[in-house]
Amino acid sequence: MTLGRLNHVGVATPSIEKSIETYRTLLGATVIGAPFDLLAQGVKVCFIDTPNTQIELIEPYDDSSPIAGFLKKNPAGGQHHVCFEVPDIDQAVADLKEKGATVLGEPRIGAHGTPIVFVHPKDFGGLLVELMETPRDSHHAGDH
Ligand SMILES: CC[C@@H](C(=O)O)C(=O)SCCNC(=O)CCNC(=O)[C@H](O)C(C)(C)COP(=O)(O)OP(=O)(O)OC[C@H]1O[C@@H](n2cnc3c(N)ncnc32)[C@H](O)[C@@H]1OP(=O)(O)O
Ligand SMILES: [Co+2]
Repeated sequence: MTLGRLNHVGVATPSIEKSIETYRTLLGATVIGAPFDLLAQGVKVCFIDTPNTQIELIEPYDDSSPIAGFLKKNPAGGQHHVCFEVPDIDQAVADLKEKGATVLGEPRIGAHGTPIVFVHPKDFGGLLVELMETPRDSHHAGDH
């Protein structure tokens, strides 16, 4: 397992549009593009930019969304997951399973177009961890 950069912090919200307005008004934040549906993950999604990472706003697409239960427990929304990049998702999954972690399902394509997978919060003291394979054309501030 090679742990990469923090790609994003996932924030569940009952309304992406209202959350965007809040980030714009209170923080002067830059919103990347427009919200879009990601049916494979059961969410609507939109990214807020920051110099060193992104905030991923996620709203349930419908009642079968994996975040529907979280929003029932937290109706105003809240921090939902953190996402770290890894160079090879299959290798990361194999490594985690060997170490006894509970990997949730198989890798699927995420919002950045590369495979993602989740590790159960019970393995990280109550924090839901997402791993995403680093995009091949990825360039970041500080890269050389
Ligand atoms: C935008 C696309 C993509 C990307 O490219 O970045 C995404 O990020 S999609 C994000 C949404 N998708 C997912 O979260 C998929 C993985 N999640 C799951 O499989 C489930 O949400 C879950 C983590 C297994 C929880 O299932 P759920 O049915 O909602 O809840 P339970 O009642 O079974 O919860 C068990 C236990 O876990 C606690 N919990 C639930 N969600 C979280 C969370 N986000 N962070 C921390 N803890 C969480 C829940 O409170 C229960 O705790 P106990 O009551 O103590 O058992
Ligand atoms: Co995410």
